[in-house]
Amino acid sequence: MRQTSRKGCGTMKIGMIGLGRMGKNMADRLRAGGHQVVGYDISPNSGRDVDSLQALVGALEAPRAIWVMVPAGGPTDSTLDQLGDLLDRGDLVVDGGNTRYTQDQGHAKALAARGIGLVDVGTSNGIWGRQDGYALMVGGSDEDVERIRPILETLKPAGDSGLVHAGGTGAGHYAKMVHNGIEYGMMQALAEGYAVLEASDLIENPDEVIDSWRKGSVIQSWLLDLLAQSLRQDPHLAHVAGRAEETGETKWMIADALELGVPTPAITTALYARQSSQIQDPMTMKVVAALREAFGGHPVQSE
Ligand SMILES: O=C(CO)[C@H](O)[C@H](O)COP(=O)(O)O
Repeated sequence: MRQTSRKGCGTMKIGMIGLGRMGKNMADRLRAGGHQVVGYDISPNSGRDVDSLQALVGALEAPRAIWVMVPAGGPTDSTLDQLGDLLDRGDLVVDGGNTRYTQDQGHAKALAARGIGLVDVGTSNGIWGRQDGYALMVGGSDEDVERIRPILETLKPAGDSGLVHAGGTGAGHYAKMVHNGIEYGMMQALAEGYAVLEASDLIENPDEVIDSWRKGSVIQSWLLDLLAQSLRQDPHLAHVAGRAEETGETKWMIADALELGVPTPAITTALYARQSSQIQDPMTMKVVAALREAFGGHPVQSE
């Protein structure tokens, strides 16, 4: 749709709510880029500049821009509600967290009723973003997005890529949701491939095979580099339990894909693998084992 690539847009003063792993690093990157950032977090040990939302709003001049980087769901809902009460007409809120895109419309409507704008931004690159920049997927009106362009230009990675205005309200979080679905599928493929290499008697050095693919191979990628790095430290990953959490976005993507009639078997399998990893001694497999025993006399393993 709209590709954004303009540079050299000056600096801004902005509020940052949420100074955890993401918000703190983003504030640091913005300050290093010459912006003025006033940081607030509920934790007194966060390195915050002000100790309340009221103080944050008071420290910014109208028309204000405030970036919200708190966990999706309740914490984001509550923060946006409070900002709705505190901010003035013409102010702008940016939700940079992993909010479900279907929630953005409600947030935008409630804020718009008070004359406050909302831009939703999907943000990737985790703990590496401070140094390398964040891929930013942006949703909202052209006018609101333009207002925070200096911030977006500083947060994005150097070069032409890493920033897209994907559409109206919710489009940024929608793009990020799909990004995370792809992330699941890619990680699962790497994981399954490595598990087979490690299980085979023929392969003497599975970690070195992975390492060798980092250059000149079709599957070279940052995730492969990260896997090679982890295996270099611990080829059997003995320090890591074989369980992985999932925090929602891929589940939402699959639900939307089902509605759209778009099959997503690779990504869905990756989600199932993570969910299964969380369940010890699953009831589903108890039932399967019990039925095998019942119809075929196949022995079951006891607890
Ligand atoms: O957005 C991200 C990376 O792109 C976050 O790391 C996200 O939390 C990953 O999702 P999950 O917790 O479900 O693995």
